[in-house]
Amino acid sequence: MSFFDFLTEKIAIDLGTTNTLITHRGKIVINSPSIIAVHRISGKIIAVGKEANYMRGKIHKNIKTLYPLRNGVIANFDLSEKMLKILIKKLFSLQKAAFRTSLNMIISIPCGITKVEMRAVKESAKRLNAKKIYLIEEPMAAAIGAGIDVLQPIGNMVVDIGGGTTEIAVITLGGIVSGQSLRIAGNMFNDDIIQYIREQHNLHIGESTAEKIKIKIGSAIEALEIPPDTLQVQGRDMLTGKPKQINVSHKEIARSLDKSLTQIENAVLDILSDIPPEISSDIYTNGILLTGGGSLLRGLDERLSATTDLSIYKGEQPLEVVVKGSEIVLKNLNRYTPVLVRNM
Ligand SMILES: Nc1ncnc2c1ncn2[C@@H]1O[C@H](COP(=O)(O)OP(=O)(O)OP(=O)(O)O)[C@@H](O)[C@H]1O
Repeated sequence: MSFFDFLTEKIAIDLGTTNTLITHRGKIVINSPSIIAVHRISGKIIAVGKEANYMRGKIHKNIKTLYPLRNGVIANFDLSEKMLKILIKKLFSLQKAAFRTSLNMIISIPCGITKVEMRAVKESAKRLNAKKIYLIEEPMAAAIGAGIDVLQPIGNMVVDIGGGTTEIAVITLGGIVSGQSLRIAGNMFNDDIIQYIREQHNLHIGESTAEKIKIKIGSAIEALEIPPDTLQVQGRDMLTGKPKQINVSHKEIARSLDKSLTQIENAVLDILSDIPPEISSDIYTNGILLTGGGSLLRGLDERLSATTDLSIYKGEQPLEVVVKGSEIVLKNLNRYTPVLVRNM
């Protein structure tokens, strides 16, 4: 390690639609919801991350909660920079690493974002004082984070279901042979649940409640081996306007998510039908890596396996694989140069 390397701090950032994770010196130091609470009139930032998340749906007219990212890409650059600035500052104070001459960053991006969007991410990182900025596509980072040796001449398929996007990619020799970024993921699942409860139970529920339902009893199939108990759900009766409570089962949630899950499955099947036969044969042998927060949905592996006739394996800590993979690349740049996004 050179003297300059010693003075350089390296951080990996997974700037996700739902969660932002940042690693430093080999560990995840920041794991924060990608949300910010702002005063409507002064524009002053009131809270970032977990604190802002608690305020979601319960704010008054002078405060608004905002997501700087939508569908995996930055929707509001000013806010996303402010959020990252605060999180990076927090990271260095937590790590007691105030002295640094230069900052190198790797940032994961959805596959298929435009060159303009990529340049905008880099410009944003520059404004955060990053000297060297590397970009990596999320499914590539997820595969590396899950322990796949992506540089080998072996085909691997990754389905990474996040909050804003589902990234589907077939990887070999450090490159993506075929990939797609679908705007159907965890946030859409929440919308599906809200719509189902409204239509079937005449009950209006908020986003946080839908998220709670998804996590507590959410399922991709009706026939679960160990089904969760029915959940009591409170909201506003659409007919009387009064607060009301209903019971919801995992079967209902499976029905509400069916359309979105079918769209994800169709995209997986499209990609499978479009790859060279040698790679198909590898995927037949290796199965599909299912990861991202959305992979935690009960029965999703079973459902995807039934649709594709392939084995599905889930890595550990699916919410962390992207940032872990990015960190591995940043630490071993010589080895992993082929996986970085180039030509911007
Ligand atoms: N137990 C669970 N069951 C179902 N979904 C879950 C569970 N835990 C988390 N999720 C969902 O995972 C999603 C977040 O996943 P992740 O952090 O991988 O996405 P992200 O990186 O923020 O989004 P993106 O990659 O789209 O920008 C959220 O929609 C969240 O509701």
